[in-house]
Amino acid sequence: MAAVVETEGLTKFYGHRRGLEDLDLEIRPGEVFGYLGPNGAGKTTTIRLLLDVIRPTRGRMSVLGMDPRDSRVRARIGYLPGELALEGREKAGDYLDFLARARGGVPPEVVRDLVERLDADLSVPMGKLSKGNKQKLGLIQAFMHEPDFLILDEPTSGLDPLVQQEFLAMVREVRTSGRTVLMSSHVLAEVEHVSDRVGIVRAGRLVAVEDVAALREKAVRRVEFHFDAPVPREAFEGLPGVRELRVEGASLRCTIDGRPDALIKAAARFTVVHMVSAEPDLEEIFLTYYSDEEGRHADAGVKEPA
Ligand SMILES: Nc1ncnc2c1ncn2[C@@H]1O[C@H](COP(=O)(O)OP(=O)(O)OP(=O)(O)O)[C@@H](O)[C@H]1O
Repeated sequence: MAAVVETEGLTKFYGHRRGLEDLDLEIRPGEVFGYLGPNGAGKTTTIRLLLDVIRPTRGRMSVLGMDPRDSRVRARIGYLPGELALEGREKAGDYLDFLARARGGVPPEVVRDLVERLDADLSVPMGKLSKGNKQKLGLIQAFMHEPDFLILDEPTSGLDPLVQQEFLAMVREVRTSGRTVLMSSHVLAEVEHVSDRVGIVRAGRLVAVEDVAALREKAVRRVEFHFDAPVPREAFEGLPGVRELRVEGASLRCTIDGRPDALIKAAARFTVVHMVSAEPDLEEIFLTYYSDEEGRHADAGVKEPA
C-alpha cells in the first residue's frame, strides 16, 4: 500500500533560519509514528508543511497519496495543533457541535462518547477552559470524524496520567482500525508505549528513524535475582550482554544489554526466589542521539525532569 506520508528533500527556511532541512520521511499505512525532538527541532514545521499551512522552500511531499495543496486531503486528516487558540464567550460544547456539523455531521453519540472517555468539561466559555480541557477539546475534534490520518502535535501536554492512558487507548484503536497516526513529542516516554516507529529530529534534521521494538531490544535493563542460597559469581561471568555484575551472597545485580536469555538460563540452574527487571531505559538510548562527540547532551531540553 502507498505511504501515508512521503517526503523527499523537504526543506523550510524562515528567512535565513532553518526550520527543517532535507527531510526524507515515510509514514506507512496503519502505523503510529512518534516524531520526537526538543523544542525548536522542526516538528511543528514538518506538521505545518504536511497540512499546507506553510509552503516548503524546496523538496516534495505527498500526504495520503496526494499533494497537500489538494483540498480533498484536509478532510481525511484529524489535526491537533500544538497551541490551540480557543478564545471567546461561546460555550466550548457549542463550538464542538459546530465543528461536528462542519465535519459533515458527526453523530452526537460519537462526540458524547469522546467527551466521556476524556472526562472533558465543556460547559464553560471557550476563553475560560482550563489547559487540560482545551487539550481535550482539541483531541475530540481531531478524532471525532474518524479520519484516515491523525496528526497530533504534542497531544499529551496538559493531560493528567489517567486521561493520558485513555488517550493512548484511543490511539491504539485508531491503529487497530488500520488508520495512521503521527504524533510529536519532546519526551520519548510519552510515545514509546504506543508508537511502532520513532523518528528523531534535531536542529531541523531527521537524525534517526527507529523501530520501537528494536530500540527496546537494544536497551539496557537493570536486573536483580535473589536466590535461596549464595551463588558463585563465576556462573554468571562472561554471559552475553551482562555488565556491572555484582554477586553478594544470595543476590545478583547486573545490567543486561539486549536479550536476557543467557542470564535467565544461568540463573535457572539455582533456586530463584525473587526477580526484578526494570523497564528498559529507552530514554538513555534516545539521548545518545543528542550527544555530541564528547558525549555531552547537545540539547538539555530533551529530558524532562521525572
Ligand atoms: N514563523 C517562524 N518564523 C521564524 N522562525 C521560525 C518560525 N517557526 C519556526 N521557526 C524556527 O524554526 C525552527 C523549528 O521550529 P519548530 O516550531 O518547527 O520546532 P518544534 O520542534 O515544533 O519545537 P516546539 O516543540 O517548540 O514547537 C526553530 O528554530 C524556530 O525558531
